[in-house]
Amino acid sequence: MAESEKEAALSPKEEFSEWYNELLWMAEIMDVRYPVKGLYVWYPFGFAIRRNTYNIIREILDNSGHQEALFPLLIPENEFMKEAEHIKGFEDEVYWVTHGGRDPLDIPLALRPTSETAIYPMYKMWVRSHADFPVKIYQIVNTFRYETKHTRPLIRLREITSFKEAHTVHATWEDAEAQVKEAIRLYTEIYRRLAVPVLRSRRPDWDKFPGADYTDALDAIMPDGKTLQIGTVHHLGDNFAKTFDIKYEAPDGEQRYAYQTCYGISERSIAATISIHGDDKGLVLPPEIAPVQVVIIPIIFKKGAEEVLAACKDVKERLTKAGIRVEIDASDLRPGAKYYKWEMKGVPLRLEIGPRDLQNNVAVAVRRDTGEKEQIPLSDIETRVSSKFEAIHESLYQKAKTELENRVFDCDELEEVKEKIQMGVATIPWCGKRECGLAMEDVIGAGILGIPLEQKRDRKEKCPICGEETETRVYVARTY
Ligand SMILES: Nc1ncnc2c1ncn2[C@@H]1O[C@H](COS(=O)(=O)NC(=O)[C@@H](N)CS)[C@@H](O)[C@H]1O
Ligand SMILES: [Zn+2]
Repeated sequence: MAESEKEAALSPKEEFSEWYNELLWMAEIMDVRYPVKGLYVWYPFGFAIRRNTYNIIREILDNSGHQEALFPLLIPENEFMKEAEHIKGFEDEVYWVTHGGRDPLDIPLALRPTSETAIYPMYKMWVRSHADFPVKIYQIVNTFRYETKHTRPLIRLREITSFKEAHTVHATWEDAEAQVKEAIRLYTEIYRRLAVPVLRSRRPDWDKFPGADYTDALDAIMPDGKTLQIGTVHHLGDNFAKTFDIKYEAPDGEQRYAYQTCYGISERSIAATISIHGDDKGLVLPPEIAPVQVVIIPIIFKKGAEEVLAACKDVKERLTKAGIRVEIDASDLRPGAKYYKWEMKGVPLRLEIGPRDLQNNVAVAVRRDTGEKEQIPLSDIETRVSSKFEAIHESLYQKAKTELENRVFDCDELEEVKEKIQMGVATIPWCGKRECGLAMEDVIGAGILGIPLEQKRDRKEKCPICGEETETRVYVARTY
């Protein structure tokens, strides 16, 4: 795109939907013009954000005993159709390959919507004894879901391009339960690294993953008050083990069915990060995932231009050696246009260096998140820039955490819930009975999100539908 095209003003963030769509284009993250609904193109800049984000995900999974593998995309119909609940949940969403060239295939092949039915026939062959446990394998692949609801880039795609799915196997239901808790902890850590605070809850039974015993989920509160499900962890019991005959020899020599979990994160992780931290000038990226972490702007006058450019190059070399991703913008754009461009791309730190700064042996550091300016000595630029990154990350997280806490409203009446979910998430007592939950959803016109995993069960309240005493409150929210 020509530079001039991009000077068009970005909508204010209050108009979140327009702001979000324009930003994906103006910051060169995704091109939505691909001629298939629900499929989008990663621009190089967006792809670099994806790479940095998934490096964090890989680091946290690899450092917690997971191994990365890769399974085929195409799943034979007979395997896909084995687990009844799973089929019910996915049959309306799965794409089928029916031909090879002009020849019709004798067995239609599903494009994986998720990979249980590709992986578990292999697990059946791999798992032999309790000594093989825990199996903790994940893959990062594209998956395909024929979503009928409104598709949106990074949020609801038909080709989920960045689907990280982990599939674990254990000896007992309790071991699998412990793995679910570990996965929730790891997901919370991943989002901490993205400076994204999360709500953690157990989905109501009617909203759990097809074929699971239960589903725990992480949700972000988006700027428009709707929640985005940005990670899910499922306890699969021995449901799939029975379907796919995954058995192991127990210490007492018995053959037993295994217990399993699976958990997934997609590019929604990037949607949440962009949406929560961005502002009216564009992206605000946590330093760890920013493709460009520092942009150096030489302040050039006729006099002393060479010295300034030389100094900028020296600073770039030193920062690069320190492992920092840095650019110099020595283009002939006027300074204001440069600031506009790099602020749009969410570069966490701008360094301005002019002749006067050289005399004082300093650079002017400008933070993207707060706009705060500070002179920093060129002598220890590496350490000062790195500590700025930590300050920026911490400030982004604390700001987002306060924002989330201000958007959770404890309500006592259903009418109040209807009003509060326009701004964020409401909590309301619930006896836990299905009919009351569904009745509540009808009255409110929005779904029960889940029962908070950290629930303060310290007082008895009344279910607003049946009046039964309960210690449980439940999250209610409009969702993506
Ligand atoms: N159409 C979609 N576009 C983008 N992300 C999606 C889409 N559908 C689901 N996701 C994300 O993928 C995560 C995992 O999907 S899931 O259906 O809940 N769970 C599974 O598929 C399990 N096999 C665990 S990997 C969800 O929490 C959600 O964040
Ligand atoms: Zn009730």
